[in-house]
Amino acid sequence: MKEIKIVIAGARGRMGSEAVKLVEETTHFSLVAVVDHKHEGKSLKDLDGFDVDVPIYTDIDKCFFETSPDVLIDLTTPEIGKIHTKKALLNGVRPVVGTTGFSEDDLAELQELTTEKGIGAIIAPNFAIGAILMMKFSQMAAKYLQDVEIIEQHHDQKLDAPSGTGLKTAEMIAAVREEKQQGHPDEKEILTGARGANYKGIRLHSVRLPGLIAHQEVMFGGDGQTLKIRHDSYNRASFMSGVKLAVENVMKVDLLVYGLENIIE
Ligand SMILES: NC(=O)C1=CN([C@@H]2O[C@H](COP(=O)(O)OP(=O)(O)OC[C@H]3O[C@@H](n4cnc5c(N)ncnc54)[C@H](OP(=O)(O)O)[C@@H]3O)[C@@H](O)[C@H]2O)C=CC1
Ligand SMILES: O=C(O)C1=N[C@H](C(=O)O)C[C@H](O)C1
Repeated sequence: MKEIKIVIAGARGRMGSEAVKLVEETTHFSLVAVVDHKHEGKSLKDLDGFDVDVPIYTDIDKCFFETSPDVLIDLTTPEIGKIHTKKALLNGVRPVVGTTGFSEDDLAELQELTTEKGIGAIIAPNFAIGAILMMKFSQMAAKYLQDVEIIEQHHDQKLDAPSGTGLKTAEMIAAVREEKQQGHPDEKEILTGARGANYKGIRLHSVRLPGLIAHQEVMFGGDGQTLKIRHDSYNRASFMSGVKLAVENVMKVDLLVYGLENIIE
């Protein structure tokens, strides 16, 4: 298989450090640099917990110019992830973006830029295969049970709410069901937010607690019955087979793919 040259942004983070291991363990992947907002000019091996000798750049344009990567893996923050994705496309580098917290407008803008540049990009709100199946099964169930609420649960260091997965699940369900108001037509929130966020009538509830990693339950209700579709990630390794799949596939497409469900059979 042809070697794929990779830059990782956010390599010191919870996801980024797993991605460094993945790239190092994969024979046809080669880590050429990392992008950070500190440690300019150092090597990654100078930092605690890493033994990989690649340069750290704080200037992403300079990084792309000097290392000519094929792919950027971005695992940073919503604001930075969006900037990095744009810069990757402008530099002819294919982005694989796990960073969540992008708005519909952000996605539309990135879609337009990808089409203009004619290179592949993948934005995957969740890389775990089980989570992709949870979303697909939920979309299937929504054809038969239209009343649904999403309860996503994450660690308390998460910046965005609802989670990218929660939002993507709501989008996938909304694509197959008639928009409807759920609950009693006259219901009143005594405390603001009690009924959760509202995406086209689908309620989304975000739990943030220490001890959690990434969990989601999609709960459907019908006459005298409920259906619960649940996924749990117990560690960040759970996401890495999806990152590998995304890197391999981003080399084969020339458009923006939003969600790994679009590239798994
Ligand atoms: N798609 C998926 O399957 C998954 C997606 N995620 C998403 O991935 C993202 C990262 O999550 P997680 O690893 O938990 O977060 P972390 O906070 O652990 O990691 C983010 C990293 O990005 C670094 N960073 C901040 N600003 C910059 C910058 N300007 N340039 C380069 N690096 C920067 C941070 O550095 P510092 O700490 O110094 O600020 C940190 O090392 C989140 O958006 C999360 O929602 C998470 C899990 C799975
Ligand atoms: O921040 C996280 O941890 C996660 N973020 C993604 C999301 O927002 O859906 C994916 C996963 O749930 C873990």
